[in-house]
Amino acid sequence: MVAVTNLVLTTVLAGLGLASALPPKIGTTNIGNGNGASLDGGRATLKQARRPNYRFNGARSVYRTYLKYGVPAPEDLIKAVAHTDALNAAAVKRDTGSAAAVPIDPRFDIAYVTPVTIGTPPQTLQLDFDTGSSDLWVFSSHTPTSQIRGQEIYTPDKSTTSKLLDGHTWSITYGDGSASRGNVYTDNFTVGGLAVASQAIQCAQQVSSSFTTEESIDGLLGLGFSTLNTVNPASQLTFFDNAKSKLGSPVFTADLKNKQAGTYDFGFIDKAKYTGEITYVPVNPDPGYWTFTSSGYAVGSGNFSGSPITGIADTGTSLVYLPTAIVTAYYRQVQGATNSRNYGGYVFPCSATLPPFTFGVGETKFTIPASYMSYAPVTDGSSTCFGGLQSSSGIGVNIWGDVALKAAFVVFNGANPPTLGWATK
Ligand SMILES: Cc1noc(C)c1CN(C)Cc1cc2n(n1)CCN(c1cc(N)ncn1)C2
Repeated sequence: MVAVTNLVLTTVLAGLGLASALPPKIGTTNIGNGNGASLDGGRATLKQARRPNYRFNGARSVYRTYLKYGVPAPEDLIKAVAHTDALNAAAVKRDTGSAAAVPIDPRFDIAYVTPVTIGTPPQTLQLDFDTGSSDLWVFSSHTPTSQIRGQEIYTPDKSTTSKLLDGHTWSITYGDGSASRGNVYTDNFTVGGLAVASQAIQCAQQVSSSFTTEESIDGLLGLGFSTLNTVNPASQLTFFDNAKSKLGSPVFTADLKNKQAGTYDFGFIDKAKYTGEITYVPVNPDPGYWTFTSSGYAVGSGNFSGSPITGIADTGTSLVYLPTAIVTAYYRQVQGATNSRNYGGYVFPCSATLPPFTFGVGETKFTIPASYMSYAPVTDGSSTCFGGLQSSSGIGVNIWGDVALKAAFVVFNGANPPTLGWATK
C-alpha cells in the first residue's frame, strides 16, 4: 500500500506542478515571464492564456483545499486525483500519421501512391490519396483476375477483423472516364502509424481498363468530404473523417514533390516542411471538394492579374485545369504551342522554352517552375510534349492538381469551418 501511496502521491505532486504555471500574484516584480504580462508604475496587466490540452481535475481542486488548510487528504481522494489524471491523459488526443507519397513513374508525376495496411494480419497496399474523391476502394480477391495486372489485392477472407457490410455496394466514375464498382467490408486500417478500426474498405468487383493497366495503383483513398462517398444504401466516412477524433489537430498536409517522394502527414503540421507563414483561405465544402478561391495569376514575369479563380485542390488529378483565357495567355508565350485535337490538349515541342506560372493564395504568390509545366511526351520518345496546364472548359470546375500542389506545402484543415493552408517550401 505504501508503494501505491507514494506512487499516487508522486503522481499528484507532479500533477500539482501544473498549478505553478498559473500567473504570479499581482505586485510581485518578476512578472516578465513572456506570457504577455506588463508592469506599469505599480499596476500590472496580465494576459490570460488558455493552456492547450488542459483537462479539469475536480478531485485535485478538493485536494488543494486539504493542502491549503494543512488537513491530511484521505486515501480515496488521493486515488481519485490520480484516477482522473489517468483518464485525462488518455483523453488528450495525440495520434498522428506520416507516410510517403511516391510518384508511380520516376519520369513523370502522373500520380503518387502511399502505403497503407488493411486487416489482421496487416495486408499492405499502395493507394492513390485523392482529395478529389471520397471512396476508399481497393483491388481485391473480388476483382476478376482478368482485370488484375500486378496490383496488390486485399483479401478480406484472410483477415480475422474483416466484416462484410451486407447489401452495400458502390460505383464511381472519375473525370477521365475511368471507373470501378463493388462491395464493401469494414476492417482495421492504418496509414503511417495512424490506425482506424472498422474503416469501410470498398472492394472492387469491376475496374475499367485504365486502372487494370496502372499496375502501380492498388486502389484509391478518398480525402474529399464524406458527402461525396458513393456507397449505397448508407454512405461511408473517409479515413480522415474516421481518424479526426484521434488527432491532436483535425488536419492532414500534402507535401508532394517533383519526380521524388513527398509525404502526407495526419494530425500535425511539420514546420520543417515549409518556409514563411501559412496562408489560410476559406473552403466551400458543399460541392464535396476542397474548393477555394485563388487570388489571381501571372504568366512568367508578366503582370499579376488579380481576377479570382475558384477551383479545387485535387491530389488525384495530375495537371492544372484553368479557364481558357488563362491557358491561352500562357501558351501564347510558348513557341510552337498548339491546342491539339489529336492529343486532347495543349502540346508544344519538348525543346520549347516555357515560362513559369504563378498563382495567388491571399497575398501569397506561388510559382510553378517552368520544368513542372511540361508534363510528359505525348507518347514514349516523342519530341512533342503535353502541357501541365490545360483548359477546364470541358470539365466544369477549375482543378489545381499535382502540377500546382507540388509547388507548395498544403494544409487540409478539417475543422469547422474547413480551410486550406498554403505555404512556400
Ligand atoms: C488520369 C490519371 N490520373 O492519375 C492516373 C494514374 C491516371 C491514369 N491512370 C491510367 C488511371 C487512373 C485514372 C484515374 N486515376 N488513375 C486516379 C483517380 N482518377 C481521378 C481522380 C481525380 N481526383 N480526378 C480525376 N481522376 C482517375
